[in-house]
Amino acid sequence: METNRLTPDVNSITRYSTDTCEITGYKWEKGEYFSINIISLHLHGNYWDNPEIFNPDRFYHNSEINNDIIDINYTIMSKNKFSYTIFGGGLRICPGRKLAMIELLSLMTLDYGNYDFELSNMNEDLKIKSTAITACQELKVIIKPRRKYNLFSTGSIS
Ligand code: HEM
Repeated sequence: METNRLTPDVNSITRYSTDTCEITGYKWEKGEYFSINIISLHLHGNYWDNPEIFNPDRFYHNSEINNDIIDINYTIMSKNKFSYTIFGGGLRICPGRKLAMIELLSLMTLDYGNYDFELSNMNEDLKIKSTAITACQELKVIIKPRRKYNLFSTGSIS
């Protein structure tokens, strides 16, 4: 979740006004396009303590998130519930968000629990393309099985 805060896959979402409206004191005509800058929300100093720092613990200390880890868009992890918006919000909120979180949790426990992943070259720039969505074009990694420990024997096994 902290990785998704600092480097969200979706950088901005758009909305279109179907009628005149007022947002934060400004009046808008029908037919305006709005672009919501997710990265700015995720890095806003009003909502996050030390926003530039990678700190996964900021999510651990929130009891609401622990109760309902996959319905993240309805939980408050910062000083404003809408400041964490990886899946959008409102009527058009991502319908795949629960599946996505289950996939991410499965990936972490099954893959990272059994294998160590290392970048093959720590000094190489990441090959990333970023427009409305950020995507990694190529990522070379070295994957090694992790050493397993047998809790019932005195020594370690392979
Ligand atoms: C980490 C993974 C994912 C991220 C970060 C993500 C993010 C988003 C975002 C930001 C939106 C726009 C929401 C808005 O405008 O308020 C969206 C829409 C959507 N997502 Fe996802 N998504 C993910 C995974 C998935 C998966 C796994 C599925 C399907 C199985 C999915 C299906 C959709 C669909 C159909 C929409 C359009 C919804 C609409 O316009 O009504 N997404 N997603």
